[in-house]
Amino acid sequence: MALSDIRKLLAIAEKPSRLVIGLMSGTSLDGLDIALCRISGSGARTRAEVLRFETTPYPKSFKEDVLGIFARSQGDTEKLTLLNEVIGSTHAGYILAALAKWNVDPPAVDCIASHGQTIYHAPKRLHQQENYPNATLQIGDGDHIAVKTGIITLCDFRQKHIAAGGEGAPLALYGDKLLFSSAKESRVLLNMGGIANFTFLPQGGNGPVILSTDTGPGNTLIDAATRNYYQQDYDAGGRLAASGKADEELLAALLSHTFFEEALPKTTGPELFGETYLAAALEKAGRRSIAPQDLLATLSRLTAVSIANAIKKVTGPGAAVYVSGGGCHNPVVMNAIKEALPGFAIHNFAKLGIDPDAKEALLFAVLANETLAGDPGIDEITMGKICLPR
Ligand SMILES: Nc1ncnc2c1ncn2[C@@H]1O[C@H](COP(=O)(O)OP(=O)(O)OP(=O)(O)O)[C@@H](O)[C@H]1O
Ligand SMILES: CC(=O)N[C@H]1[C@@H]2OC[C@@H](O2)[C@@H](O)[C@@H]1O[C@H](C)C(=O)O
Repeated sequence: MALSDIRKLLAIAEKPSRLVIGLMSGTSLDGLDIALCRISGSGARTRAEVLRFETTPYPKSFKEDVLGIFARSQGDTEKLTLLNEVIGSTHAGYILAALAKWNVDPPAVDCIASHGQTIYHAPKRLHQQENYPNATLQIGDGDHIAVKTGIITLCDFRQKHIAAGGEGAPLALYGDKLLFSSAKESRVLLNMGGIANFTFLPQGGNGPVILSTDTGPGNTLIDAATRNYYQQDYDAGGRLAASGKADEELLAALLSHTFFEEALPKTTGPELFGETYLAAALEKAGRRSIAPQDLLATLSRLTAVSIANAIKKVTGPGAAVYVSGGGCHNPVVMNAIKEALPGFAIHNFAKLGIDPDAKEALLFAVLANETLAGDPGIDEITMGKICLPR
């Protein structure tokens, strides 16, 4: 790193506030979430605002390309290598287009926080190979983003978490705690993307019980079934599920997977909650065939019930649940969550002043802010690798 780069990083760190682009491309593979954020301070004094947000949808061919190597235990290493570059360059193009649309000059942006695309998530609980540790892989290298946009880019946030003993996820814990802790109420911050996860923030902020965990499927199985039976990307408005009836025996078989019994916190992905898992449950429930709309109704209930069961393990009624992620637009899932959590107040994340679709991208912007300007305490770590534009 040249001395001038070190000076530039220092100057960014010492600013009272920073303009940070947070990027998230999640397990749903619907598109790239781009959040332009103004972040001031750091640590407990962090303040963040989403100034602009958009999801740039992936073209069908791009999505199919990535699906070819996504969440597969065996596959095409050449394609993996090619897509590492392609995803980085594609994301850079989307960022430049968004900035042009928003009339923001790229040099005005202090840094980009890029999650990349998770290709495979392999906590030990999933791979169960004695001599291998927790592992996870996000591709779309940050150097391509930095060079093509001219903006310092932080990427690959999950490796440090694993190096420090974690599973590489959920990282939501850190930003959630800094931005959304409340002295007035206990909060559950639920995100329903492809996979669902939540952070529990007990009233009053810190405490040993604060945790962030995956709960199992969010939209991933619903999306896969909708693609399979209806050739659509997702069950818009939950309309297909609403036309069916949940199958209780299949639901019980789906919920009997040992993942749901394991202690919290834990992480998972579409590697587990995919075709094989569904086929095993259909077999167990004796369903050789099922009407597609009934399958969707059952999978929507599975999402809701598995989320509710996990939330009830950490907190009782009275906690306020704030929901973000694409699943909050599915009324069938949302109503099933309300039904499964009587006594809980369920809100859209917008009630906390943040667009529910922008929340995860904002969280990565906050992680980058901590890495550049934070002051990690003894037990805390900074995450993300710094990629320079030249
Ligand atoms: N109007 C809608 N009706 C029903 N479902 C919707 C709607 N809009 C979005 N979704 C669901 O939300 C999904 C996208 O959610 P999101 O972008 O939060 O996921 P992600 O960030 O890719 O996943 P993860 O958080 O697991 O990484 C879509 O694939 C779809 O299932
Ligand atoms: C390995 C990986 O990409 N995990 C994602 C995924 O999507 C939701 C859930 O599974 C969560 O654990 C995580 O993302 C969020 C942003 C997190 O780390 O908090």
